[in-house]
Amino acid sequence: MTSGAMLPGRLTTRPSGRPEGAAAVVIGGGLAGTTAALALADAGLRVTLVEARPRLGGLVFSFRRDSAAGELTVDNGQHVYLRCCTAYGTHLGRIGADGLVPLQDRMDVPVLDADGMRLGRLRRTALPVPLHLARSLALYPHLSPAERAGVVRATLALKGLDPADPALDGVDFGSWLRRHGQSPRAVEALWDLVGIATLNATAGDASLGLAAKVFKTGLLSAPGAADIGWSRVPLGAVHDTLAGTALRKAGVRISLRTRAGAVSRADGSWQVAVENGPHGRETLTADTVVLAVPQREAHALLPDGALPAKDRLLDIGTAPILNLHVVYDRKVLRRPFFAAVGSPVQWVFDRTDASGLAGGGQYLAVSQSAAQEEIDHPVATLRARYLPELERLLPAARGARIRDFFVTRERTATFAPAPGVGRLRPAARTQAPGLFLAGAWTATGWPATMESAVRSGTAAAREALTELGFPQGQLPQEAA
Ligand SMILES: Cc1cc2nc3c(=O)[nH]c(=O)nc-3n(C[C@H](O)[C@H](O)[C@H](O)COP(=O)(O)OP(=O)(O)OC[C@H]3O[C@@H](n4cnc5c(N)ncnc54)[C@H](O)[C@@H]3O)c2cc1C
Repeated sequence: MTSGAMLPGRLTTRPSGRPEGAAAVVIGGGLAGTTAALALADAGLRVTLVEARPRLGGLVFSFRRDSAAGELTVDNGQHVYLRCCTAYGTHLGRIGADGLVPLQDRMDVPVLDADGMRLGRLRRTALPVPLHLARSLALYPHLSPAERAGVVRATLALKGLDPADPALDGVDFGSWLRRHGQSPRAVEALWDLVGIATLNATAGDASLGLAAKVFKTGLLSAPGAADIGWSRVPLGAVHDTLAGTALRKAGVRISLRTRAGAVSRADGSWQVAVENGPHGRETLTADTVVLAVPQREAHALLPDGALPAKDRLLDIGTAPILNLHVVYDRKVLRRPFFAAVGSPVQWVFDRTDASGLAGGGQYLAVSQSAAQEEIDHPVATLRARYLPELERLLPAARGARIRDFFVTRERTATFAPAPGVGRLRPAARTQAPGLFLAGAWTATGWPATMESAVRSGTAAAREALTELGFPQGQLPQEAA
């Protein structure tokens, strides 16, 4: 079926000078798109959100699995955030998810060394920065006293860096750490422990600018900045169900299973050609379009001339994340999560309650970032490698029966935070009036996180509303 323009896209101007009745189409229902759509609808625009998949949330989603262990609700991958992710925190409040994704009272990360079976804690105190970590570092058993002193010196050097300095973008973090006296052990047991999970790259593969952003913001901006939060319910309950409810309440028309195929300009409006299986094709007309899709899709949809060097988007690489899901017949882990060193295992989370596991036992999700080497390994190979590792780390797992083992693979989980990526990331505003970009991969200054996605959605909405003539005071607030 082909229908004509659905949205008249007529602008009228109030005596206040604020236009109302403008129509916006947001393409992509991930966190960037849902944030942008909410902000535009809150400002009074008539918003249509089109999403190719049958659900909202993009890379943050859950699915049902009928398994040997019964029916489970599974997240595609463990997602955590930090207290310094203020935009994401605000977004959770806006969609009514307060309390479902709580933060620790105080950062406390158990770090288990598989070789010596020693438990360390990265735990902050209430002291001001940087003393809040001093005690924890002084007692951290996975580094020698000399390595700990070296970490302090490197941290002070990091403090002096400006993450937005373009010169840092071209340098890799690993070389910088080496130049600042960090041993391979210090890189493994501290810098990469945090960096791989937040950047989705090892230090050697990460831009110094992005690494400086992560470590300065997380560890040096405020004592509580690195307090960790994660969802106690399935991700889909937050970023699909609750986000959908908030969008509908705000008046957003949501079109799921609807793929945008082309964006073009005609008769002073934007035309978005969309295809929705059973309903066929239609063309949406809008004053404002936000492309909140991954960089490759954005490249395909952007009309010529909208970006000065559109092909540079194709140079932004991607990086995979692998999650191994293990259901034991008994409780093998007492803590909600831990990180490991001296083992291929990176971070392990207890997902028992959120998954709805019935019949006893415990469900652990093993989250493996920067998983280029293993992302395509067969399940049997991963099982043979990781189950013994978990037994090494968790003595209680040694006699346990495995009720279920499965794998989720996200091959393009994030953009690759490689040196030089900063100059490839475009801002929200394009050269085409009324056409804006959003997505974790755009120029937010943050690595590919939920925080970056939400910030990008807000930035795109701010730019769009500014262009439509909304006064500064009525724009969505940027996060601090
Ligand atoms: C396994 C995994 C673990 C992660 N862990 C963390 C973590 O712990 N903490 C953290 O902060 N971040 C984490 N991330 C990263 C985070 O999930 C992403 O950075 C963020 O969700 C990206 O949001 P987005 O809206 O920019 O993009 P996406 O989520 O990719 O959304 C883009 C949407 O556009 C849709 N789309 C594409 N093309 C079209 C089209 N032509 N028409 C219509 N719709 C289209 C897609 O279907 C998709 O829904 C993780 C990611 C993965 C995969």
